[in-house]
Amino acid sequence: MEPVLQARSLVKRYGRVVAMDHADLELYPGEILAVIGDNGAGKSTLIKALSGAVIPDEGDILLDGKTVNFTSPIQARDAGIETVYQTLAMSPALSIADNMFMGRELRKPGIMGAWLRQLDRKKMEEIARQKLSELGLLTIQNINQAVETLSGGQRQGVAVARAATFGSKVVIMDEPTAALGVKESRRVLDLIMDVRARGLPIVLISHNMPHVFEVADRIHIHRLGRRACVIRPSDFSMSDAVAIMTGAMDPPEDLAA
Ligand SMILES: Nc1ncnc2c1ncn2[C@@H]1O[C@H](COP(=O)(O)OP(=O)(O)OP(=O)(O)O)[C@@H](O)[C@H]1O
Repeated sequence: MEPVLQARSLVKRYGRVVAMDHADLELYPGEILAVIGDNGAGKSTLIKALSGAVIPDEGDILLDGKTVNFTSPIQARDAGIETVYQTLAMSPALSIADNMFMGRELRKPGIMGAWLRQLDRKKMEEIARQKLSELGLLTIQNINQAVETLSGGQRQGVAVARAATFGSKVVIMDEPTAALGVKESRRVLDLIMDVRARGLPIVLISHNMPHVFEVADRIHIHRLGRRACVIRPSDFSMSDAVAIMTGAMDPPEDLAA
């Protein structure tokens, strides 16, 4: 099977700091690939390179087997890679529907849209409502509610729904449960599994081992700017994964990258 998204030997230097040191990654169709690593291991830099926010100094990124050279996040987005950042990139005062369509607003059909540039609010609200309900986020009743009035988990839900709506190839999530309580994390984990069930592969960056072990199909362990190995959660314990991550344990020879 060909990876949907692949990084080959990516290098990124910031002065003397090597944030990526020949980093590889493969994401296969329909899977949740967790990326774990110690602070400063280079996870964010790798993910930013995949989502167009960082331009690598060396190496290749392939989407569906074809090399891509993203120079901005918009290009990655247009290619079908949606990223849910830790900061969520939302406008709190705007509504759920406005936030879902931010940057890709729908215009009214015909002259009203093309010439007068009028937005098709009704259509956007309808799609937003449909997407939220498809993902089981019906607790959010009012699509016109300002995002700032939502709980942390609901906001995360809207961000995931947005990514799932527009991501045609890949969804990347950076610490989606970091700021959430137990109940809200549960909902977001369920949501992540729903997105996978709908056929979209996911790259999930997380420090939360129980969450990673619960939802990931494979776990990419990043260390010192590169992939140390990839494990299956069923074959290893959480403490093994942490030991490999910190360097206390060598990655298994047959799995080492
Ligand atoms: N814009 C930048 N300028 C200078 N150094 C940077 C920059 N971005 C990242 N680095 C450095 O590159 C290394 C990798 O950072 P990165 O943020 O990718 O790690 P991380 O694994 O995501 O860490 P964390 O888990 O703490 O978020 C670190 O030493 C960091 O200080």
